[in-house]
Amino acid sequence: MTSLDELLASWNEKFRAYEDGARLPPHHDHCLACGPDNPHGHHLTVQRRGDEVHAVHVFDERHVGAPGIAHGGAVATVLDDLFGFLLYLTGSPAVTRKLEVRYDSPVILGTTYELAARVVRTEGRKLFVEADMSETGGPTVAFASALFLRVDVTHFDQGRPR
Ligand SMILES: CCCCC/C=C\C/C=C\C/C=C\C/C=C\CCCC(=O)SCCNC(=O)CCNC(=O)[C@H](O)C(C)(C)COP(=O)(O)OP(=O)(O)OC[C@H]1O[C@@H](n2cnc3c(N)ncnc32)[C@H](O)[C@@H]1OP(=O)(O)O
Repeated sequence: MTSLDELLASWNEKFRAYEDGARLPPHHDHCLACGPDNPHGHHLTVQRRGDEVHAVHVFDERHVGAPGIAHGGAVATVLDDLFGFLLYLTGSPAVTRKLEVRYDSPVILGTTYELAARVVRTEGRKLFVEADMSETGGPTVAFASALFLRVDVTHFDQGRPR
């Protein structure tokens, strides 16, 4: 797995201008939601679309809650991580301080959903963000709002092995 030092170095390079429509890089290879090398993960792929980030996602049996239905925690994971892609557009690292998810309808395994997230307001270190999820052209099945707080890179030193 990539060391924290390598990750910090690569992270700096990830904060650059991305063209509209560009695919945004995963947070790191083993990120639970977007890491391509995490066998338990969601393998979320995310694009910039204007000031928003978008993803198309299908939950599978690894993320089951009630039979046939995605676990609410899995849905929250994906929505939270999608917010983490807005940071590429805002240009600085931040972490979730508060996350609220509204589950409007069951999220069905094997069904394709579209997700979009946006920054609705910033106040100093605070980023207020929102995201929604639906089948194409359908009603919202889940809606999330969150407060992210900008942090210095030293925040991530707390994850070093003890
Ligand atoms: C450039 C290099 C970056 C290096 C990165 C390298 C590796 C990492 C790689 C990838 C990971 C990075 C990003 C991933 C992105 C997305 C993944 C999804 C997101 C996550 O998975 S992320 C994990 C879960 N997350 C946490 O692990 C946070 C744990 N937590 C803390 O570490 C602290 O909690 C902290 C630092 C967040 C804040 O601590 P703090 O002491 O600095 O700030 P404090 O609490 O004082 O709040 C400040 C102001 O917010 C107001 N405030 C607070 N709560 C409020 C509320 N509920 N409503 C309204 N206002 C509120 C206060 O009232 C005050 O307001 P005011 O300043 O106006 O008084």
